[in-house]
Amino acid sequence: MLTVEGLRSRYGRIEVLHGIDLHVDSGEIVTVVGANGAGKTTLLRCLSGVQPVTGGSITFRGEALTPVPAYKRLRRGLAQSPEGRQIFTNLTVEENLRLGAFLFSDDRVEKDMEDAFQMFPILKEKRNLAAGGLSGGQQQMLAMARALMGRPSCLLLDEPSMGLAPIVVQQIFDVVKGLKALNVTVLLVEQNAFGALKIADRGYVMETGHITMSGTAAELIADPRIREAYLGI
Ligand SMILES: Nc1ncnc2c1ncn2[C@@H]1O[C@H](COP(=O)(O)OP(=O)(O)OP(=O)(O)O)[C@@H](O)[C@H]1O
Repeated sequence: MLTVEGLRSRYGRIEVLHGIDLHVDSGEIVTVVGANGAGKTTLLRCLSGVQPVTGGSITFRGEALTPVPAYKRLRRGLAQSPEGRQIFTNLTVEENLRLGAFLFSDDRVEKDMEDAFQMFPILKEKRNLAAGGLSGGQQQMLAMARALMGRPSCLLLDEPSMGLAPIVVQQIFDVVKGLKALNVTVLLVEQNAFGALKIADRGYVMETGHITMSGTAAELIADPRIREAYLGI
């Protein structure tokens, strides 16, 4: 569904992605794990189109994605729940969700909203409250739910566990795992390698702008190098 080949990107004169190769097949949950500063966010920003690509290619559902401007990528089925959530704090929960559905004006929007509330019941309770008053975990749920309102076939998730209590992280990861049943393919970028690998089918390890390891999630969890460097086991 998504293929990245030799992807390069830079900030000014400094290259931070040095030729990334990865793929995500339809229906998979694939994670990219790596330390702070490895380039994971830059990779997702290239995929969503807000960061210029200086080399290589991105193919999504058989079409070259690089020439497609960011605002058209959701229409192609690619949605992002960005790092830092970036919800509209002055708008209500429901208004944020409706913005996620800006492409659609059909009756399904109401059903999509009910589905989102079923996924995250706390959002239903708070639907008429300003999103800025939500806790960090609830804001993360809202960012994911808003991205899903765009009916993506592939969801890009940037560090959904960041700064959240373990119990909330588990809740979020459970929902990500459940997206499989909804036919949403997931590319999950995480510093929380163990949590991410536990729900993923496959994973990649990114270090200073390179992919240094890849394999099934089970292989990576069992690998002594990963256990020592990322899992603290
Ligand atoms: N706007 C920017 N201008 C210049 N350099 C940047 C910018 N954003 C990121 N970088 C640098 O690019 C490299 C990769 O950063 P990136 O944010 O993609 O890593 P990351 O793996 O997502 O880390 P984090 O978990 O902190 O988001 C780092 O060295 C970072 O300092």
